[in-house]
Amino acid sequence: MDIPDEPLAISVLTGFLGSGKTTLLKELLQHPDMDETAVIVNEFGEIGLDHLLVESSTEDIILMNSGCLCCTVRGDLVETIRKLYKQRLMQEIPAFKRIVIETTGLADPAPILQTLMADPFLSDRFRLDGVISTVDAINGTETLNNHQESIKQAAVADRLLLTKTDLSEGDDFSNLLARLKELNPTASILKVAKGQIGPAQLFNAGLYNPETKSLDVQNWLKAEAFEDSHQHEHDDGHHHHHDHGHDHSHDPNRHDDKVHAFCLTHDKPLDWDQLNSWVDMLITLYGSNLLRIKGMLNIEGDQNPIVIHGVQHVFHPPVMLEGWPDDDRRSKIVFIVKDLKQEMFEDTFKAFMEQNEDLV
Ligand SMILES: Nc1nc2c(ncn2[C@@H]2O[C@H](COP(=O)(O)OP(=O)(O)OP(=O)(O)O)[C@@H](O)[C@H]2O)c(=O)[nH]1
Repeated sequence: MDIPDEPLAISVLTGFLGSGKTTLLKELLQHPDMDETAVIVNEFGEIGLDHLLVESSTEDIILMNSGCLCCTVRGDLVETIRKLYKQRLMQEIPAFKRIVIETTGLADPAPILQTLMADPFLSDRFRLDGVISTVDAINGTETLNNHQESIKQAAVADRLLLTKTDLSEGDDFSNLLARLKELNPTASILKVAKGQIGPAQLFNAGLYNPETKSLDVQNWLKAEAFEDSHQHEHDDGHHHHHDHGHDHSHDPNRHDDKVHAFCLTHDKPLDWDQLNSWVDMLITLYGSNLLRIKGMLNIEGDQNPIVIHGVQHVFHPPVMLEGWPDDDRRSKIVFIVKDLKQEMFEDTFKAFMEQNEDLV
């Protein structure tokens, strides 16, 4: 048996219909660094990978010329991953180190992420490395205007790939970029033409990467993306009240007016139980509107930071890093939410954290 000595990475590749997922995957699979990857393609995908096929296929698993495995989900995604894991264990298939799941263009990625994080078998053996979303540089704006799913796909991403940049230029493009940055300030935005991008730029988005330790968490959290507005609120004297409802939108039909990203920071170490009660309350009352939560926390009594990570109702088991990535010891929690106001988070956070102070 070949038992992996560390959790295997899972990356989710999402993006609206025709936004270039298959093109990207086809190019990626030519890359030698993809040889330890298993790709799972959603059953509704019209991916034609046959021409990449070299070796024989056993049942629905195909070994491709890059050395990468590919299979199609016929039933349950979790079952498919378990099966791949067991076959890897029994050395029936190559010892892959990463799984890439390509979702259908119409999929809401949140339930997929939830499923991956909630399943005890998977959460012990795999780590969710990151979500890669493709956004079409030409049709992106229209898609975001008309399809709520595409907003979610962009909002939960760790890497946003602006595809078809060979066909698009000028204003449309910069407006789309600005919109994506607003929707999801923590994601890296990468421009791609015809699927040309190296695996190194896409993977190890880092919920927790054992190889590079905490460095990736810093990138992943990117609290500094919010720092400007945060400083602004407190430093400009007259402390004007921000309307987090994005008053600069002009089109009343914009779905992304409902989606907001913000970062809460806290200077003092947090009480773990109080924090948990707060998060439990948020999940119970607002679970389905919590598109994504990522945090690096300074917990009372712990020297090292604790990383938390959630999608809607489900939280990944907290992970303790081996050290702080820099001198900043503040707790930071990034929220990407739908139809919820930042004030509610600030107010309830304060209320929960102050809960027991009277008793001391
Ligand atoms: N010029 C150009 N065309 C692209 C690029 N990326 C994708 N395309 C084309 O756009 C069309 C859709 O691309 P796909 O890769 O099939 O998109 P997809 O996201 O897999 O689509 P679904 O499977 O329907 O969700 C195809 O005709 C591609 O050739 C690009 O960067 N430049």
